Amino acid sequence: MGVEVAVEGLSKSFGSQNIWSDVTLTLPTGEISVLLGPSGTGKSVFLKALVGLLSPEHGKVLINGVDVCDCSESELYEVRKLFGVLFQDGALFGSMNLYDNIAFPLREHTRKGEAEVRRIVGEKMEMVGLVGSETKLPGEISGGMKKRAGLARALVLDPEIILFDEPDSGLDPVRTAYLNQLIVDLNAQTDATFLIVTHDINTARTVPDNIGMLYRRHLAMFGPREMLLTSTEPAVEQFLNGRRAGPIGMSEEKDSGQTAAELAELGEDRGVPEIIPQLGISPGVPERAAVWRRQDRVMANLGTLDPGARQAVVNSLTPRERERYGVDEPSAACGGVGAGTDSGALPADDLLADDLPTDRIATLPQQSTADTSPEGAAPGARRSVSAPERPRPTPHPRAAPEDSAGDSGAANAEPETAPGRKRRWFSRKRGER
Ligand SMILES: Nc1ncnc2c1ncn2[C@@H]1O[C@H](COP(=O)(O)OP(=O)(O)OP(=O)(O)O)[C@@H](O)[C@H]1O
Repeated sequence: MGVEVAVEGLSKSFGSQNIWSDVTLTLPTGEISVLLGPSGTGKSVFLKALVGLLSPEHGKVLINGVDVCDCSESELYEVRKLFGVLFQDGALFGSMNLYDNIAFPLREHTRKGEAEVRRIVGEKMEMVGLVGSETKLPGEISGGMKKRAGLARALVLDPEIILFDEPDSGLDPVRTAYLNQLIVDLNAQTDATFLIVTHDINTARTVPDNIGMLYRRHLAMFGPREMLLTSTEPAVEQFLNGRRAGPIGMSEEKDSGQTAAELAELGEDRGVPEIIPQLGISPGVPERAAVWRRQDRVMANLGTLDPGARQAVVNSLTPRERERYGVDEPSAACGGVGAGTDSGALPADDLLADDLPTDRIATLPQQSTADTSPEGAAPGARRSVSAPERPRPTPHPRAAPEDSAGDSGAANAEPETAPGRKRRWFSRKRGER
C-alpha cells in the first residue's frame, strides 16, 4: 500500500528566478496522479523537491509525518527508501547489463544474498516484460526497453511512491500505449502512490486518477480526473485539448486581449466535454482499488460541481458504477440535469455526500481507509436516482461567484457546506482563475 504525499505551500526559486510558489496538493494514497504544465514550468523541479534533491525556500512535503524539506539526513535517507523514480532516459549505467542495472539498488541498499537478488530481479523483469534480455547492454536496446528496464529498477525495493519523469518521452504512440497499460497494471498490483510528469495528452486524459497543472508559476489546479477533464478554466482546457487558442503561448503567456479574441472565436457554448473512459487493467490483473477510492470522492462531492460537469460525470458512469452509486440507467423518458423531473428522475444535484453510506465516502483530500470495494457497499442505504439522458452536450457553464473567489483550496479539509466543499475540491491558487 502506498503512502500519501502532502505538499503544503511549497515555493522554489533559483536565484532571482521564481519557478513556482505556494504549491499545495495531496497525492492520495495508492492513486495515479499526473502533473502537467507548459515546458519550463518546473515539473521536474517539483519531482526533485518531493525526494529532497532540491530544497524549496518555503513549505512542506509531508510523508509519513516527516517533512522532507526540514528533516535530518537519517530521516531523509529513510523517506527516500519509500521512493522509486523512473528518470526520462531510464538513467541506466551504460557499462552494466540490464540484470546488473536492475539489481543495483538491491546490492547497494540491502543485505540480500545473490539468490534473493536473482529472485527479485527476475520478478521485476517479468513484470515489465524484459525476461530474456538480462545480458543486454543499455546501448543495445530500444528506448522503450530502456524505460521498462528503468521501471524494473525503480520497482526492486518495492517503493510505496513511484515518480515517473516523462515516461513517454521519445516513445512512439504504440510503445506509449503499452507503457501506459503497464503503469496502470503496476498500480493495481502494488497499490503504490504514482506521480507522472507527462506532455502526452492521451496519457493525461486516460491514465491518472488525479490531474494537476502548473501554470504561471503556480499550481493552477489539482483534482480528480473528472474535474480537470470537465474544467472550463481556459489554460487547463487549452492544455488538455492541445489547442493553440487560449492563454498559453509558444514561449510565454499571450496578452489578455489576444486570448479573449481567440476564446470568443471558439464560441461560448461549446459545452463541457464528455469524460473519456479511464484506461482499465489488463485481463487477470487485480482490480485497481484506487479507482473506487477516487470515484467515491467524486460522487460524494458531485453536488459541488457546476451543472455541466455534474452531468458529464453522471454520463460517464458505467453500468457497474451506476449500480454502486444507485444511479438508474439512462432512458429516453428521463431529462438531463436541471431538465425537470416529469419522469420522476431526481436531478444529480440530489446526489449529495450525505446520501451515500459513510463507509464508501472518501473525504477530501484524505482517502478512505475503509473498505471501498463494491462488495463492501450497503445496498439498502443507496438512493435510486435516475440518470440524465446520455450523451447530450450541455451549455458551457459559467463559474458560480463563490467559485471564482476560490481560495488556495488547501486539500486538507473535511466536506462541509457545498460552496466550502467546492472551494476545497481543487487545489487552486488564491486569485488564479
Ligand atoms: N539546478 C537548477 N539550477 C538552476 N535552474 C534550474 C535548475 N533546475 C531547473 N532549473 C530551471 O527551472 C526551470 C524549470 O525546469 P524544469 O526542468 O523543472 O521544467 P519542466 O516543466 O520539467 O520542463 P519540460 O516540460 O520542458 O521538461 C527551468 O527554467 C530550468 O532552467
